[in-house]
Amino acid sequence: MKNKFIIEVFDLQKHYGPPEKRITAVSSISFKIEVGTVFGLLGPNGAGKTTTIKILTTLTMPDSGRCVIDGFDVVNDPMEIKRRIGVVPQENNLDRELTAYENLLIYGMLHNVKNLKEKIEEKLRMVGLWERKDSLVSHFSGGMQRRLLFARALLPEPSILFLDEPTIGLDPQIRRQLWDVIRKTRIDGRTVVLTTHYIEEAEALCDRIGILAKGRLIALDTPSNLKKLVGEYVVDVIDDEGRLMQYMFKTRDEAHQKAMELQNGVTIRRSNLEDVFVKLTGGRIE
Ligand SMILES: Nc1ncnc2c1ncn2[C@@H]1O[C@H](COP(=O)(O)OP(=O)(O)OP(=O)(O)O)[C@@H](O)[C@H]1O
Repeated sequence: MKNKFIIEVFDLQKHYGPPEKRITAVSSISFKIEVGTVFGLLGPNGAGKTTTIKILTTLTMPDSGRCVIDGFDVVNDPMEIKRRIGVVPQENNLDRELTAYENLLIYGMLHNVKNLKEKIEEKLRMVGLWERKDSLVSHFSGGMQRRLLFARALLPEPSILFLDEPTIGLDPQIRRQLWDVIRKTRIDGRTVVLTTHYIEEAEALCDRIGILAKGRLIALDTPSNLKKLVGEYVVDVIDDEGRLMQYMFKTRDEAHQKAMELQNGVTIRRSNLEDVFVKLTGGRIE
């Protein structure tokens, strides 16, 4: 029977710098990703998200541990891995002096994509850039350039797509347009792995989320189970010294009971992944 986990990570570790100034970027993390799902790594800047993605996409070597993608080890079989993955990196590495079409044409030729012209049209239509195919990338907005990076990564039809902070720095409306593009990339059973420090992004897109803090995977589950872990209802209240106090409860009735006790300036709301992060680490994501 075919393994339902397309990605398996075992006890992964990565440090940077000399021994006397060692920075731990990833500390003994393990997780598995089911084929055809969207998996998110959520955490603040410096949590180790990019390092994990770089290891999985063969751009950097782990110090120890193992990553297996579709049966191939990232250290021993990087070429097999590269054949199966598409990557949208955090930094924009499009050629700004070429048109959208030319960017895809060159990339497609380098990656030996069959039926290239049809594929380019299909992908540019998918991301809503076909009408702008002959425009220079330097004339594109940030959101359009991100969409072109998606189209480029999808050109060789990878079975896994890696997105490192896919909507970083974009305004909320443009971010939502990109979410629609990401949802479309799931068709044909493609697996998507993304990193983000935006709570709403993780909630909107991911089937399962791993929460990373200081290189450690501190929780891993579906968004709704993660929220159940801390309680689905939150009572927010500002105390006499102006501090925000939060109480988490399993049921609305329990939250209501607390709100009645506290009386003034109280709000009851559903919990979110930020609450989960606060509860588990004492810090905030954004
Ligand atoms: N090339 C490098 N040399 C030294 N330290 C590094 C290097 N790359 C990352 N780090 C450090 O490793 C830790 C994890 O960084 P990483 O970029 O993986 O985190 P991140 O969660 O992706 O954050 P960001 O969203 O800011 O990229 C941080 O402390 C970072 O400063």
